[in-house]
Amino acid sequence: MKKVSSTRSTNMALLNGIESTQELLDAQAHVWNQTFNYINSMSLKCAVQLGIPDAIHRHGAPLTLSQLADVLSINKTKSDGLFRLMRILVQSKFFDKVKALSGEEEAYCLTRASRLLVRDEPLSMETFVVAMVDPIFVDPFHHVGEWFGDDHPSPFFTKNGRNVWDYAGVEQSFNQLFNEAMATDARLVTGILVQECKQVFEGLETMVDVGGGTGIVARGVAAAFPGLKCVVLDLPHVVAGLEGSEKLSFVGGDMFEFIPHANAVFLKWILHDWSDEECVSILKKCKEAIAGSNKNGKKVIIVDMIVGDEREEDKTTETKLLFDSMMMAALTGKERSEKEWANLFYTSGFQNYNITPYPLGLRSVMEVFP
Ligand SMILES: C[S@@+](CC[C@H](N)C(=O)[O-])C[C@H]1O[C@@H](n2cnc3c(N)ncnc32)[C@H](O)[C@@H]1O
Ligand SMILES: O=c1cc(-c2ccc(O)cc2)oc2c(O)c(O)ccc12
Repeated sequence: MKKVSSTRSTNMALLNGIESTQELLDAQAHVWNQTFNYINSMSLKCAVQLGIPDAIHRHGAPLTLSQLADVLSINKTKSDGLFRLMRILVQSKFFDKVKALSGEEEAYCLTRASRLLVRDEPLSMETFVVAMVDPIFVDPFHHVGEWFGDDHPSPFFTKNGRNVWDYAGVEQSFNQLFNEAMATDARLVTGILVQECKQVFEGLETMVDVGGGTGIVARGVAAAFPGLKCVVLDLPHVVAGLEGSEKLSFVGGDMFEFIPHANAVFLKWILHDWSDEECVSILKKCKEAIAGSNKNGKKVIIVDMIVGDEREEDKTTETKLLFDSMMMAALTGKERSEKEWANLFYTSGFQNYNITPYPLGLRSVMEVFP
């Protein structure tokens, strides 16, 4: 940023703790940046709504602004708006600007991030973005301040009068958006999990994926390990109508009540949804579920984030803290440090654990043994 010429101003009334005009203006710019950060999310929403990643992908080569306006059927009077939308999305690294194949004109191409937003790609995150920027998901964040003064368990509850899972049970559109969003992550992660974490599943004959949603991970793991059969336990409204197979079955139920018996229990993106007390209840039920197993594999497998690694990059820490704030706004959960995870395991009666750090980007795989 261009610096003002004088670094110290003696006759201007500056704020307490702000020593120079430069510091004052930097602070103002920081407030602007953070206040308007939601415009990045909304610009991304707009790009997905307009189908910009699909249009560039279908074209098979960089698209100039006028080509893009044509294929999107943009109102001709809005082409300057399209230029400005693309400019901010280039800045946030969703598109790159290159020379068009046909000549000197500049054209837009996909980046790695926007390749993940092409609708029909097998690992597309398009439905995740569509769900997470929908007002139904965003609204609870407008109620965080109010929640600090009330006695509801979460801002989501303050806004909707129910928790996420009860709300999903009565609002079919929310249930569908949520499950589809989770399925995009399950699709992306399953291949990596079975390739990079083979040792975690090898030797298991039965595994129950607790809160396993629509069964994408369990189906993939069962397919990758021939001797393994999987059960998905999830709430009745999630598994209603889902078809199992010889290697995969669905059970509608409540993990706080009963978890089917198996060699191992798998919990992906479950425990971070819940408070420490709730996690201990779930883990005790997991321990009962594996108690009868005589196999070596007798364990609970957890896929979740671990916070507090001081060596990680700022952006990684920031993303983990965004998830932590999301868990606070939406549910009763949190993202935990290794010490907090270990406390949960020992309090629930487990003896030891093993962590495979970061095989899944920001998430680790933890194996917990009775
Ligand atoms: C954040 S999603 C994770 C889904 C899946 N494990 C994944 O990572 O893609 C949490 C899941 O827990 C399920 N769930 C919530 N409460 C539950 C309960 N009491 N018993 C069983 N499943 C529950 C939800 O329906 C949802 O599918
Ligand atoms: O990616 C998510 C998003 C949510 C979420 C966000 C906003 C709401 O109003 C409700 C839910 O919840 C998640 C979740 O529970 C989880 O375990 C993983 C990811 C997400």
